[in-house]
Order: sequence, then C-alpha cells, then structure tokens
Amino acid sequence: MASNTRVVLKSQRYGKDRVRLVKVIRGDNGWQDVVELTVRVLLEGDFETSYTHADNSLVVATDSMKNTVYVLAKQSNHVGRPELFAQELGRHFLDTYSHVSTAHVRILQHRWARMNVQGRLHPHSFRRDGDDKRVCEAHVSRTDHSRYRVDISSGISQLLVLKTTGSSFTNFVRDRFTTLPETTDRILSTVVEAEWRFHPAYLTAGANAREDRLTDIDYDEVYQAARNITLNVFAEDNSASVQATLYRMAQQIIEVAPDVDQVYYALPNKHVFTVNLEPFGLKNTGSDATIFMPFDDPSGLITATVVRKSAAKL
Ligand SMILES: O=c1[nH]c(=O)c2[nH]c(=O)[nH]c2[nH]1
Repeated sequence: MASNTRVVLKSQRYGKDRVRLVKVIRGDNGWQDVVELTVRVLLEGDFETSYTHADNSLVVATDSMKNTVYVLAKQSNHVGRPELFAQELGRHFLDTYSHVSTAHVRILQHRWARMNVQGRLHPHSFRRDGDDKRVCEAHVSRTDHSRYRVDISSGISQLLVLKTTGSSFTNFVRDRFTTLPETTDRILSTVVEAEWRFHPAYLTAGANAREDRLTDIDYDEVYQAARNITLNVFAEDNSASVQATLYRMAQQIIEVAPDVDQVYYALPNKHVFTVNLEPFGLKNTGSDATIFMPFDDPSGLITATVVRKSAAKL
C-alpha cells in the first residue's frame, strides 16, 4: 500500500555536524592564542537523486566536508572571527561544487580567556570563563553567476544568569485556573538564547575573486555590545516580567548596531520558589525569604523577535 503512495521530496540538506576544532595562533615572542569551535556544515543543492534514486554520484561525502573545515581552518586568518570563517567556508563550497546552491554553516565558539598569573597576562595559558557560547550562522547562496548572497546571524547560547531581587510579576490574568500569587520581589533566572540578524550582503563569486571576499561588518564589536546589553539590562532593569526585560534587551541591540535589523531572544523562566518553613516556626516569606528551591521543570519560555521599524514595514 505504501509503495503506491505518491510523494515528492520537498526539501533536503545534509552535511557534517559537531566538527570540533582547536586552533593555536602563534604570535611573536612566544605569545599564543587559542580558538575552539564546533562547526556544522549543511549543503543544499542538486542532491535529490541521492534520496530518490540511491544515486550518490553528486554527493560530497560528509567526511570530505569535515576535512574541508580543518584545511580551511589551517589556511584562514579568520578562525577567531567565526562570522568571517563561516563565510569563507560557505563560499568555498559554492566555489568548489557548482551543484551546491546554498551552504549553511553554523559555528559555536567556546570561551577561552587568557589567564592572569601574578598580575600578568599569561602568554599561553587560558581558562574557561563561562559556559555560554558565541554562535554564528552564515547562509551563502548562489544568486546569479557572479554574486553570492550572504545572510549572517550571530548570537549567544546558554548564558545562565540570576538576580535575587529587582523583578516583579503582577497584574496578570486572574481566573479559576490561577494559583500564582502576585509578587513585587522575586528571584529571576534564565539561560539566554539570543540571535541577531544582519542585513543580507552580496559578494563576488569565484575562487579567484580577490576583493569583496567577505563582508566588512565588525562582528566582534556587535557581539560584545549585544552580550553587554544582555547582561546590563538583565541586572539593571526593574523587571515587570521576562517579556518586558526581553524587549528592552532587543531594542537596545537594534539601537546600537546599525547593521542589525532583527533580534530574537528565547528566555526560559527558570523558576526559583520560596520554601515553606512555617511548619518549623521560621519566617521565610516576603522580605524574610532567604531559602528557595530551584525547579528545573516546568519552566516558562518567553520568546520574541524584534525588528527595526523600517524592516517591519517591508
Ligand atoms: O515574567 C513572567 N512572565 C510570565 O508570563 C509568567 N508566567 C508565570 O507564571 N510567571 C511569569 N513570569
């Protein structure tokens, strides 16, 4: 019965995920840098027959994609700027394989901060100074013979934050399903997922194109600004809700970054509730609340996409 069902392949992309890479960048006088990335490359293009006719003749092995990541990482000066390295990788696949229409590259950058040893920055030792990751995606597509369209987004993943006051939640719907009391003072905690999208760019195609090979946006500056805004707004905002705090973060990123036209946040509300210590004759409510219990599940999940007004009108 199933074999008579008529189907079509609607979309497909494939590639290598979780390619892990550490690059050591050797400077002068024993000064070294380190970059750690996890890379995903997915290709879109004329690969339909590999799905529909078991024909692998156009398939670029995902193993070769993994090798390509290492070869380009060796040759590139941009591994420490993941948005640029992602563009380079994407362009490479389009330059090399004419049947690839879009390369989707996603890079996670893990944090390594230079150690400070006895008041001096150490030349070759580093420590992990946070579990959050810098994320970027480059989608490089063929437009016509001479140009590629490049869509870049960057973001923050898994930035865990908590504040012990400066957060309220009142005035919400009260009906027969409501048990949550209003509060003007609560713990607020979330694990930030953020993504900001840059205007699309158009670059000259072809392996030999010397100029116009990468966009010239200062992605590092935008990343630092967005991370600082996220932390500062979280800390400083007298939060009426996760929703209101999220909106302020996104608004400020769009205000300071003219190349960004869209910001997305997903903020789980990692609930931390007071423990009832009344049975033990202890006051643990209101301004006496000092003992709390974190709850992993369930959590709220507040998400929004905020766009620049001119872009919203289009
Ligand atoms: O900031 C919040 N937003 C909500 O939508 C919500 N819902 C809830 O139970 N607690 C909270 N907190």
